[in-house]
Order: sequence, then C-alpha cells, then structure tokens
Amino acid sequence: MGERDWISRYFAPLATAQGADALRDDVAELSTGNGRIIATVDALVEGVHFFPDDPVESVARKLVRTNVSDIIAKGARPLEALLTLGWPHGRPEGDLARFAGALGTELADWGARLVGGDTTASPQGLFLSLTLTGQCGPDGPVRRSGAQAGDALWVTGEIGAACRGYRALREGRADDPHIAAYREPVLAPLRITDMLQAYATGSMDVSDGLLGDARMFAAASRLSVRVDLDAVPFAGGAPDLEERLALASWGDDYQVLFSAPESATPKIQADATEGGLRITRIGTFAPGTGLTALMDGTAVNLPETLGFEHG
Ligand SMILES: Nc1ncnc2c1ncn2[C@@H]1O[C@H](COP(=O)(O)OP(=O)(O)OP(=O)(O)O)[C@@H](O)[C@H]1O
Ligand SMILES: Cc1ncc(C[n+]2csc(CCOP(=O)(O)O)c2C)c(N)n1
Ligand SMILES: [Mg+2]
Repeated sequence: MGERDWISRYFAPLATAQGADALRDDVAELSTGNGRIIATVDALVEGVHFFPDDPVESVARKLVRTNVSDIIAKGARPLEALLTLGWPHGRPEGDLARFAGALGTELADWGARLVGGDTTASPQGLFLSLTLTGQCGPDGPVRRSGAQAGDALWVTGEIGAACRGYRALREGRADDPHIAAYREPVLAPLRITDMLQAYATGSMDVSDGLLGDARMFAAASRLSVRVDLDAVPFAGGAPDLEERLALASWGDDYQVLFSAPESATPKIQADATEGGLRITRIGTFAPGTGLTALMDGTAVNLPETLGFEHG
C-alpha cells in the first residue's frame, strides 16, 4: 500500500471538518472561528524527541500535546491541525494504523480536528510535524511580553517528570513511574484557558526548561524575574540544588508559565481549588533584566545553560 491509500484509509476518517473536503483537494479551508486565530507548529524527530521503540500511540499523543501546550498557554482553544509525516521504509503499516487512531482520539480530546497534511517516505527514522490553530479569547493571545513589574509568576503541574523518565529509559529502569510523563506529557486541562483569560498579564509554555523559559519570558516583558526554587513543584521532589537546577533546565515539561497581578492571587488560588487545577506560585517579576533563582532565601549560582537548545 502507498501514500494515497494510507491517506484515504487512515487520515481521511479523521478529517471530518467541512473545510478539509475529506482530504480530496489541494488545500484545506481553515475556520475563522468567532474571533482571533493563532497558529503554532512543532516537530518531533525519532532519536531527538523520542526513542525509536517508544510506542507510536505515545508519539502521536506527544505530537498533539506539544502543540496544544503552545495554544493553551495563549489562553486559546485548539481548533484545526495539519500533519506532516515522514514515514520510515521499515515501519510496518500496523504502526501507521495505530498512530492514526491515537492521533484522532487525542485531537478530539482537545476539541481539535485534522484538516490536512503531507505524507512522504523517510530514509531514516520517523519525522512528524503538526501545525495547530487556536481560537483566542476576546482579548487575543496572552503574550510573553505582557508581564508587569510586581506580578507574581505561576506554573501549572509539575516540573522535571520528563527528565526523570528520560533518565530512567537511558538507564534501563523500565518500571520508573516518570517514563509515562516523558512519553506523554501531562498538560494543564483546557479550562486553564479561562483562568489565563481572566487573570494573566503574560504567558508562555515551558518546553525548553523552566529557568531558561522564565528568563525568556522576563526578557520579552523587559523585566527581571526571581524564581524561588523552594516553591517549584518538582516531580518526585528534589532536595538538593544540583538536582533542582537539572530538572529546571532540561525541558519537555509542557506546563503553562504565567504572570498575574498580586491582587489576583486569592482568586487564582480559589479558582484552582474549585477547578481541580494544580497551579503554584514560584516567583515575582521586577524592573531590570535577567533571572535570579533563590534557595533558602539566597541567590544561587546558575549554570551557563538553562534550557534545551538544538544544534
Ligand atoms: N524555521 C522557522 N521558521 C520560521 N519561524 C520559526 C522557525 N523556527 C522557529 N520559528 C519561530 O520562532 C519563535 C520561537 O520558536 P520556538 O520553536 O523556539 O518556540 P517555543 O514555543 O519557545 O519552543 P518549542 O518549540 O520548544 O515549543 C516562534 O515564533 C516560531 O514560530
Ligand atoms: C530521545 C530524546 N533525547 C533527548 C530529549 C530531550 N529533548 C529533546 S527536544 C527537548 C525540548 C523541546 O523540544 P523543541 O525545542 O524541539 O520543541 C528536549 C528536552 C528527548 N525528549 N528525547
Ligand atoms: Mg512554546
């Protein structure tokens, strides 16, 4: 079976939006929603973002979640997706069927639909790229540049679970509970977008390491930021400084990092409790530039590399 059969068999059933025309045309017509639309794209490469023997269902879910993470961090809801697939010659067709099944379910779980894509062979390893659009709230995307001096810095979920899972896979500890979070990041639920629309002045997703991303957030807002390492919700706990710095600069967390005025703190805490969202206050923005990380109230020496970079 070849490209055309794969598309009609595995991907056309997912492309139910009218603008996708059942994947029979050259283009997809995107919906304009009822307001401002944003777009993001993230790629996953075998050996770079996942291991060759990770289950293809996990790869599908990670692909969707890395993109959803960018969209929800803007206070927006996932809408439509375009998939680019480079399928290795050696992979069995059964893997493609399982990949497409998981992709369809995961997109649907976030309220998104596949509207198109491109399929090629890959001489080596699986290559995937997903483009995802999102429907913004009435004020448009919550930008990285919006934090104000005096704002509190908040983070959803846990930091470092993926790093712990990656280490476990490298070291052959197959029973480590963090492997699941490495393969399939646990995102904040969609209702985080209501909170961001209501209270956030600025927001981004943490994909390349908490500390490096916090520094980028502050730079985009032309401010400095202080992160209290004692407050950061590290997966599995992390008592010593070296481990905290390692977990906070590795990446693959896919949590939301946002700023909000101090006056919103009680409302954020109340909404989080009511909605069952895990959100932790981990720092403060101030005038100036750069990142300070504190432990036991004292500024710590930071390593040169604070986040993941390709190249
Ligand atoms: N090859 C490229 N061509 C055009 N724009 C790019 C390219 N790579 C990145 N960008 C843009 O640069 C900005 C930062 O991209 P980046 O991929 O670092 O986003 P991120 O969300 O911080 O990281 P992640 O990929 O880990 O989610 C985005 O606006 C993105 O669209
Ligand atoms: C097999 C394997 N080796 C290394 C890593 C680590 N890693 C790769 S990319 C990335 C940051 C986000 O990527 P991007 O910036 O491309 O969105 C991280 C933490 C991994 N996940 N799997
Ligand atoms: Mg991002």
